[in-house]
Amino acid sequence: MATEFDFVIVGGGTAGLVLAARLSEDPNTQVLVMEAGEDLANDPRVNIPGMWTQLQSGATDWQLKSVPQDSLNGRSVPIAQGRLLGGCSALNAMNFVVPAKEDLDAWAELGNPGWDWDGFSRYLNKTHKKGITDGNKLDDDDGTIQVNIPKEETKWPQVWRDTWAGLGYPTDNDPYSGDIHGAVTYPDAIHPEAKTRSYAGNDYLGLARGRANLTVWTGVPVDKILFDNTTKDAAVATGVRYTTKDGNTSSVRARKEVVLSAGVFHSPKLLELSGIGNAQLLQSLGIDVVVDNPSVGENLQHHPLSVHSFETVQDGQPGFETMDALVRQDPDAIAAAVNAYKTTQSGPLSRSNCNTMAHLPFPGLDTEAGKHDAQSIVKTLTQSETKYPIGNSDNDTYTSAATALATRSLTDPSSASGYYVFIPCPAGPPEPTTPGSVPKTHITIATLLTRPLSRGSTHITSAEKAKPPVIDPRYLSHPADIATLARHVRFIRKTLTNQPPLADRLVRNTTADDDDTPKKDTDKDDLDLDRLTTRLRDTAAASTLYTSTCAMMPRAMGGVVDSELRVYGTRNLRVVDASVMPFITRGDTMATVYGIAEKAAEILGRE
Ligand SMILES: Cc1cc2nc3c(=O)[nH]c(=O)nc-3n(C[C@H](O)[C@H](O)[C@H](O)COP(=O)(O)OP(=O)(O)OC[C@H]3O[C@@H](n4cnc5c(N)ncnc54)[C@H](O)[C@@H]3O)c2cc1C
Repeated sequence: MATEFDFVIVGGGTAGLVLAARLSEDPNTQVLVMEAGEDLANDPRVNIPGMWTQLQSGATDWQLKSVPQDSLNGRSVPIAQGRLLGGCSALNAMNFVVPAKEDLDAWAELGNPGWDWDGFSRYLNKTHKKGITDGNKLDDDDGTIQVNIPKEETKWPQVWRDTWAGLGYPTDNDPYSGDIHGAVTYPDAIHPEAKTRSYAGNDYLGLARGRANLTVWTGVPVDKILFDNTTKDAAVATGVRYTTKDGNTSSVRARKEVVLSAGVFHSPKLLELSGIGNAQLLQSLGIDVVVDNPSVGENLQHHPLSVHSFETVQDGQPGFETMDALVRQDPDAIAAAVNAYKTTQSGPLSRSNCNTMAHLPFPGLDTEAGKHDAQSIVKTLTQSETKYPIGNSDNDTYTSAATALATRSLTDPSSASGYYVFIPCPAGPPEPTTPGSVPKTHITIATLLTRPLSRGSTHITSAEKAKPPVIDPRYLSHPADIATLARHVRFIRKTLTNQPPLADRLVRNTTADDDDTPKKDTDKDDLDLDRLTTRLRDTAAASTLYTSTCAMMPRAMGGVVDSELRVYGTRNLRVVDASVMPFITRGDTMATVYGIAEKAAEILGRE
C-alpha cells in the first residue's frame, strides 16, 4: 500500500471529492482521499431524494450537539453533519442555492481578491449542469452536479407564488441569478431522469473513480497533521496521522500539500489537535503549539430559524395533498409513494419537497413605520459590544463589514433579511389520530435569518482524538438577530398566512401557543414583539447550515486562511470547505462549497 502521495485530502465530503476529481485529472499527480465514514454509494437512503432525512443519526452522522444555549433558555441543539463518503452532500436536502452577489462581494471586500461575484461565478458555473424543468431541457453546459426544478405535482407551489404576488413581491426570479427578491423555486441536485441524488460521491467522484492516480480510503479518521518544524519561518505540513480500519495508528506523507476538507467542525478540530490554534488553549491541553492563531474555531456562523405549521383545509379539492400520511408512516401512503417512484419517477420520493422558497426584505420596509422599526434595530448594531472573531487585534474592520452587511439587509428593499421555506407536511411528530376520525393535514413555513450577527465557536477541550469538539453557536445571542427574526415570525402569522390564496387553505396554526384560529391573527393584539421574542427563546431552531470557523481573510482581521486558502503560519497546508467562508451566504451553502472547491482545485493545480 502506498504511503506517499502528492496531495492528501482529509475528508471525502462535498469539497474533498471535488478536489479529488479535479486534481486527479493530471495523470502525473497522485491523490489520496481519507474519509472517516464509509461509502454508501448504493444505499437507497442516499440515492432516493425523498429519503434524505433518514441518515441524520447513527453511524452516518457525527452526532454533534451544541452546549446548552443561554439565549435559547438553556436548550442544547443537535447538529447534523455527514460522516460518509460525500459528506453532507450525501445526506442533505439537495437544494441547490446559488449565493447572492452581495455575499461574495462582501467576501472580496475583506481582502480576498477574486472571490467576488464576477470572479467566483466562473467556478460556480463549473459545479452544475441545469437539467430539465417541467419537461423543458435547459442547458447543454458541461457542469458536474445535475440540478433541475422538479415538475410541480400539487397546487401548493402556485399558491405560494400567488400569495407572494398578492403581497406585491416578484415571483419570477431566476434562481441562478444571485439576485432574488420574493418567491423563488430552487433547483434540487437530482438526476433529471432517474430522479436519484446528484452529489459529490457520484457525480464528482464518478469522473475519477477508475483513475490509477486516485486512491480513496474510507473508515480512516485522521487525527493529526504532521509537520517538519525545522523551517524557521513556517511549519511545513508533510503528511497526516490516522487510525487504520483495524484500530492501529499509521501515517501517510504528502509530497505537495495536505488539504483539510473535514468540514466546519472537524477542520478546526484537526488544526487544534495538530498545534494550530489559541496557544493558551493548546498549552492547557498539553499540545505543542505550532502556530498561535486564536481565530481557529471562532467566528462560527449559522442561520437560526423559526418553524410554523398550519392545519390545512380538507375539502377534497385535488392538488392540495400533503405528506402527512407519509410522516405518519401510513403503509398505504408509503406503498403509493414507492410505486410512483418506481414506475414513473414521480411523487414525494422523487424530490427534496422543500425547494419552494422566498427571500424577503425587512418586513414592512415599504411603510414609514416599517422603516422606523428597521432603524430601531440598526441602532442596536452599533450599540452592541459584539466584536468578532474573538481574540485578534484588528477585528474592528471585520466587525464593521459584518455590521454593514446586516444593516443592508435591514434597510435595503433589494436585500433579504428573511429566507422562507415552504414544506407540505407538519413540522414535528404527527398529531395523534382517534379511531374513525379523518387525520388532519398540514403545511409548514420556516423562516431563517439571512444575516446573523451572532457568532459562536467550536474547540477541542482535550487532546484525545475521539472526543467531539465543544460547539457553542451562541444562537440568537446578538440582540439584532432575535429582534429581526421576531419581525419575520410576525410577518408569517399576521401577513403571509392571512393573504389569499394561502389563507383560504389554512385552518389554524398548530405551533402557536396563544391562538386557536391564527388565520385571524390580524385581529389579535397578542402578537406583540416582546411576546414573540420570548417565545422564540423557547422555540427557535437551528438550520443545518454552518460556516466560517477557519475564515478566509487577513490574519489580523481574524483569518485562519489567506485568499489562496493557505493556513497562516504554515506551508503546504490548506483548508477547503464550508469553514473558509468569511460570512455565511444568505441561503443554503452547498453550491458555494462546490464553487470554493472548484476554485481551490485550480489554485492547487497550478502550483
Ligand atoms: C441535514 C443537512 C441538510 C442540508 N441541506 C442543504 C441543502 O438542501 N442545500 C444546501 O445548499 N446545503 C445544505 N446543507 C449544508 C451543506 O450540505 C454543507 O454546507 C456542505 O455540504 C458542507 O460541505 P463540506 O465540504 O464543508 O463538509 P462535508 O460535506 O461535511 O465534508 C466533510 C467530510 O470530512 C469527513 N471528516 C471529518 N473529520 C474527518 C477526519 N478526522 N478524518 C477523515 N475524514 C473526516 C466527514 O466525515 C465528511 O465526509 C445541509 C446540511 C445538512 C447537515
